[in-house]
Amino acid sequence: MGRLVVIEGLDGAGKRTLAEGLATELARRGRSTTRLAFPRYEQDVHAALVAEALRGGHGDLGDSVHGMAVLYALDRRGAVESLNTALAAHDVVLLDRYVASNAAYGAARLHEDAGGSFVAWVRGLEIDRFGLPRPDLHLLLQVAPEVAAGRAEHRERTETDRERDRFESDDSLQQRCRRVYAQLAAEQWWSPWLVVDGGAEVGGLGGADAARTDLGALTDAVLGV
Ligand SMILES: Nc1ncnc2c1ncn2[C@@H]1O[C@H](COP(=O)(O)OP(=O)(O)OP(=O)(O)O)[C@@H](O)[C@H]1O
Ligand SMILES: Cc1cn([C@H]2C[C@H](O)[C@@H](COP(=O)(O)O)O2)c(=O)[nH]c1=O
Repeated sequence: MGRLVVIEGLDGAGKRTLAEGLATELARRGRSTTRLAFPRYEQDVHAALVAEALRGGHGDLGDSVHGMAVLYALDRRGAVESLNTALAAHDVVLLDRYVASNAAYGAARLHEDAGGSFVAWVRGLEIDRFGLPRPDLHLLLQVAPEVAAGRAEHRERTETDRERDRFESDDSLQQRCRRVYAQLAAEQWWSPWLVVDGGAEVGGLGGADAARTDLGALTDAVLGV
């Protein structure tokens, strides 16, 4: 059985970039890896509805914290079989966002903390009821919200179809979300968490010796060695 490893963090924190770096390092070590990102916008109708609601579609759907969270959760529920198949076939299944995103963003939207009723509700829905596979490790890519916002802006400028949505443009939400993520990590919510400093510039992930060492240590953690 492969290891299920989740990368979590704010919008624009650099999760996809870290996933690419880890996948490259895992391949260099001869480990088979597959990657998946939630929401699965191109594959699941619930995720497509999420994307539309985040851009103002479907009336007041985007205003409903629980309504949006159910859509994110149904997208993941539809992925359970393929996740289990991937875990049987690969050494590492690397996820860009998972259940903890729902917990962190929903709690932040409701101005709750990780000990509040929203996070407990997400656990009841996705873990107890939908039976989503438990991660072996969460990596929390921690960056200051201003840094994440700057990176999201950079991505908006340099990539097509990456305009920031209503969550990404909400600085105060991102601040609260960072706090809830830190609390989830501190209590090792659902499974082990490792906090990764994502503040270093990207040149590092690809080139500098020091950063390569960090990526090496992170890859060890991903593999559980
Ligand atoms: N360490 C870094 N230093 C500088 N720029 C970075 C770094 N990591 C990522 N970036 C850049 O920041 C932007 C956002 O990165 P990325 O897409 O990896 O973030 P993300 O967390 O996956 O975003 P989202 O959650 O919104 O999909 C991209 O333009 C990327 O090239
Ligand atoms: C998976 C998931 C995501 N969210 C939030 C986090 C982001 O602000 C948006 C979209 O995600 P993306 O990585 O920018 O594509 O949705 C959430 O609230 N709940 C979730 O389960």
